[in-house]
Amino acid sequence: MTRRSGAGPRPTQGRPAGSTPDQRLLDSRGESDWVHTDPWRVLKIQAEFVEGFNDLAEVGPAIAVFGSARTPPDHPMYALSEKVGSALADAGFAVITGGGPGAMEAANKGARDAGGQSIGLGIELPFEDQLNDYVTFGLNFRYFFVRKTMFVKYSQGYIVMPGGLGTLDELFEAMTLVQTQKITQFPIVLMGVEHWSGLIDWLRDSVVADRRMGDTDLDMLTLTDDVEEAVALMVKARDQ
Ligand SMILES: C/C(=C\CNc1ncnc2c1ncn2[C@@H]1O[C@H](COP(=O)(O)O)[C@@H](O)[C@H]1O)CO
Repeated sequence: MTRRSGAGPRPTQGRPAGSTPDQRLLDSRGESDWVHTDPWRVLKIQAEFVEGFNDLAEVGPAIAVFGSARTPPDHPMYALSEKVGSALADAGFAVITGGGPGAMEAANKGARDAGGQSIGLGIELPFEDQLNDYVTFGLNFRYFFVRKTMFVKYSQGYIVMPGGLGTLDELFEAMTLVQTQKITQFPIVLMGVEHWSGLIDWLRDSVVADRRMGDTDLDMLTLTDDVEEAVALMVKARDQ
């Protein structure tokens, strides 16, 4: 795992081009060399947990903001995400994102420009290496599952901007953890009514209707376009 305070590229030396440790760990078709080193990888994974816990332990109340890496800076959702980051900082929260471009960058920008803590938990990807320029404290993880633990452990709630697979993964993981009571008092806000309505309708009309989810499971979600409402919910949960 690499760490940085302030902006700039993260080092990429010492790893084969076009692959990451996470990818090699999970790819059972890899060369046998990698298979034989799996037990040793456990130590690297352990180190990543230890470093993450150590570096994030002192972070105060924080909210994670997720959203598409592909939201361009001139998109209304970029502006909304920036507003979310700014309002969270004004309310005294640190903002944690995936440290990437798009909606993550916007939330980091909003938080940093408002004088708040702007944290990026990046992931080493074969095609993307850099934390965005608005991260004031950043960690870069090798392993997705270690990084996901950090989001859950060090944030008090999630605000989810429109996104794709990565965002949906983060959203559904949190929903599963709330449903199974692994995390409690954990507000989840979906920003962007137009983007999320279709998914909510399908969950209610198919998944809940077919009894594959509980009647009240969707109550854990708040759907809104209103930044103040989203942040007020986070403040209420913090004050409780
Ligand atoms: C695809 C591109 C860049 C990818 N870079 C990322 N950096 C950091 N975190 C990322 C990145 N891509 C996905 N994530 C995580 O998933 C969520 C966004 O995924 P989506 O599929 O775009 O919705 C995000 O919250 C991150 O945690 C191109 O530049």
